[in-house]
Amino acid sequence: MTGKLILANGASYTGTWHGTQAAVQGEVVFFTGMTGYEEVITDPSYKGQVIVFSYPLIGQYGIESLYAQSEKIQASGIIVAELYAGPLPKQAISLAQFAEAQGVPLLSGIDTRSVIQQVRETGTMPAQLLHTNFPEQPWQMLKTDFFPACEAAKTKQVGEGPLHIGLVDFHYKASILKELLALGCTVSIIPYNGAIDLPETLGVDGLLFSNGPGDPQALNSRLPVYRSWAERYPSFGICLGHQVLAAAFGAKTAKLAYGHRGANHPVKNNKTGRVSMSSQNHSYVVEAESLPDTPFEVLYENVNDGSIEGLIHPQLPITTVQFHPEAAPGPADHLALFHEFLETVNEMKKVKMHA
Ligand SMILES: NC(=O)CC[C@H](N)C(=O)O
Repeated sequence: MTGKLILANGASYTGTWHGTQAAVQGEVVFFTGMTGYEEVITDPSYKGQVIVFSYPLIGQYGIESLYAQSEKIQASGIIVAELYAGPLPKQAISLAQFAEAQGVPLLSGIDTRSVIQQVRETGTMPAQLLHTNFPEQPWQMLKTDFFPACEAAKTKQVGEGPLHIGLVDFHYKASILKELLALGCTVSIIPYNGAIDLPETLGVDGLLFSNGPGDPQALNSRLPVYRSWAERYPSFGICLGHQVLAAAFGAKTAKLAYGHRGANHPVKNNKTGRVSMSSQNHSYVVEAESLPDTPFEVLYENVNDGSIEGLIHPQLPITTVQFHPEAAPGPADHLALFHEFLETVNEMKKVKMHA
């Protein structure tokens, strides 16, 4: 079975179609990590996107559902150069079987280097994936506003530990929750549209603003609430969480031409001068020109393009990162940020108790 990938700039590719016959549209983006495909396709921040894997062979260890970041494949389509067809661990199913079971088209045998060149030249753009039985479709507007459509979880409490963290849910990756639980926290999931006094009602000690899909500006009407939460609780923002916290204090966000998606993006910590590798998956950034309108200082910057990778509030206990300290997939170089956040939460809790 064959199928086509058609980009909005007119480029077209034919490959082998895997899965349900369909015609889907999405925003074409590329991921440059060598591995970690299970985490990537199930990461809720990829909702609505067609992911092109730059590594030439994908699927080498199948899917064992060990690394899933959510309950299902979130991407609209998957594009690979060569799909691995060899033996797999006993418990695993193949990537093609996984995609088929979830009704997500996978196209293999595509010249992914050429597709990525197109995306680098034109920028992220709409794309169609068409099974050979489907004609080209009318182009639809790309969806970037996933709120309130995102099925963010309802309030629930998990884990049991001395520190109680509110995980503000913009559709968080499973690894963020896993990390908080591994560090012995009680975690309450706070819906992104939760009431202003919800952190008090739940009795949390600190807030972690999660990753999430789409344009952070879709959350503009909620910014006063996020600001008020961050002014009252030690806060840590990851990716979309970083963007909305920056915006809540007056920053502007903008869209990069083709985003950062991969497992080896170097970031520099401006305090220590240390450069380390980070896992990334984002299209939007906090605009440096808008930072003087906020109290924030730049904590991390991207070594490749100088974009803002993290912020710190000089007075309040608020730290944010554009990259993914929970990795999944990618280097664990920044896991210490979770420890630092929890230390801050612990300190603030002691201060409150003695006040
Ligand atoms: N991983 C994320 O949280 C992504 C944030 C936002 N949707 C972006 O693309 O920039």
